[in-house]
Amino acid sequence: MTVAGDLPERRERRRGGWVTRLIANPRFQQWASGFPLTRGIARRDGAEIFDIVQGFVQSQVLSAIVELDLLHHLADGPEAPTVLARRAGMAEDRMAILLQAGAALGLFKRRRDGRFALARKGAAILGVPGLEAMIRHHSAFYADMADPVALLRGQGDTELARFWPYVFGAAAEMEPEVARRYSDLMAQSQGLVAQDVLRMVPFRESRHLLDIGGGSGAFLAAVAARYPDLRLSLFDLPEVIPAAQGRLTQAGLTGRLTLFPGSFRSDPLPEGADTISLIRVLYDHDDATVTALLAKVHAALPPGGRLIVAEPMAGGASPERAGDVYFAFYTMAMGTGRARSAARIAELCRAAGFADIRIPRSPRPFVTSALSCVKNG
Ligand SMILES: CC(C)=CCC/C(C)=C/CC/C(C)=C/C=C/C(C)=C/C=C/C=C(C)/C=C/C=C(C)/C=C/C=C(C)/C=C/CC(C)(C)O
Ligand SMILES: C[S@@+](CC[C@H](N)C(=O)[O-])C[C@H]1O[C@@H](n2cnc3c(N)ncnc32)[C@H](O)[C@@H]1O
Repeated sequence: MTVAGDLPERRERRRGGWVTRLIANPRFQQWASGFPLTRGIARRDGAEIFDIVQGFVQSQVLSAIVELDLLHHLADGPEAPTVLARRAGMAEDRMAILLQAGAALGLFKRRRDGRFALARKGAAILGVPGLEAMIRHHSAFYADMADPVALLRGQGDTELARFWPYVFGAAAEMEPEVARRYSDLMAQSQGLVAQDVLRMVPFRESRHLLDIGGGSGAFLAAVAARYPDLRLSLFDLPEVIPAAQGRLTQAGLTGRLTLFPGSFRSDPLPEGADTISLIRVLYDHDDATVTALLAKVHAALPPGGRLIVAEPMAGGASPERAGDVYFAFYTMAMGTGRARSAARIAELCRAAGFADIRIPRSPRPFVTSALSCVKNG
């Protein structure tokens, strides 16, 4: 049917609409779930939808497992629900439910004798530096996600906004002890980030690397270990510098290193480095702050100097689970930043004067993606 004044896009939407209406029809669903050529798709879709529906229960089961230290207890060997229940101060039948849930999630293995052992994925969690601490701090994120519509509407304060005070320029009021705790959480999770950045970005041609927002220096330490001739500089808020000094001194890097306390909002960036890195920095900030920071980075680099940006990124034209679900809502709850796609970061870098933009394929987008670009010579 053609309707006078009908817009082509409206016609296209209606054409697409019949497929949607068919799939949303319970009678079609019943038929498709039995018909040999469609039942595989229907069942798979059903299971995947259910996984989304119960996602929050899965992560809360994981949270209980971490809170009760079950991964560590089972790392010593298989254990019976009775023993673990007594340890956790709960009824045996409740502990059995938790263990069974952990086994269903592939974290534990249920043995014939009724005891539970750690499965491969449960053991792997123990080996990921900082992952348990990250899971523990999710109590704040979980509280913010309790009313997702209120979060989307920007109503009310969020727990995560209080969790990372440095982002809000509250560093001046931050106790050194508190600053150390945040830096530790970031530093622990830096292990995997550094591994993946080093896989994606070669530093062979760099002579001097300045890591801006470098935290307690975990990234610099990892790069330094791989590139022994590289000079190192780190720029971060004054409260964070003592942690960097401690770590990098312990790593024996003082001879190759300069530490710069300061804020990239108000202070000039140090010059002299031919490579600057921004690791998990941009996604904490809004576009205006990022634009100003990239302009400062551009000014601080010599012609031909290189910028490396690494952080979890959104998928842009191809939506991506870690970037567009977890990190998009995480940064929304923090209130100041956003997860950006590599294409958007590239656009901001181009606007700051950078060229030769490269976006390597990330092996683990949930850990980090990366982008490099060059100041025109
Ligand atoms: C030996 C035999 C018999 C068989 C061997 C079989 C075999 C090859 C097994 C391999 C097992 C193995 C080694 C597995 C390894 C698994 C790994 C490395 C898993 C890693 C998982 C990492 C995860 C889940 C990382 C999660 C990271 C998160 C949640 C990060 C969150 C970061 C946040 C919130 C940052 C916030 C910063 C802010 C505030 C936005 O700036
Ligand atoms: C998410 S952490 C990332 C730390 C480290 N690059 C990493 O990946 O582990 C962000 C870092 O940016 C620093 N930062 C935030 N605002 C800053 C500012 N205005 N000037 C300098 N550093 C800042 C924080 O202190 C923190 O160390």
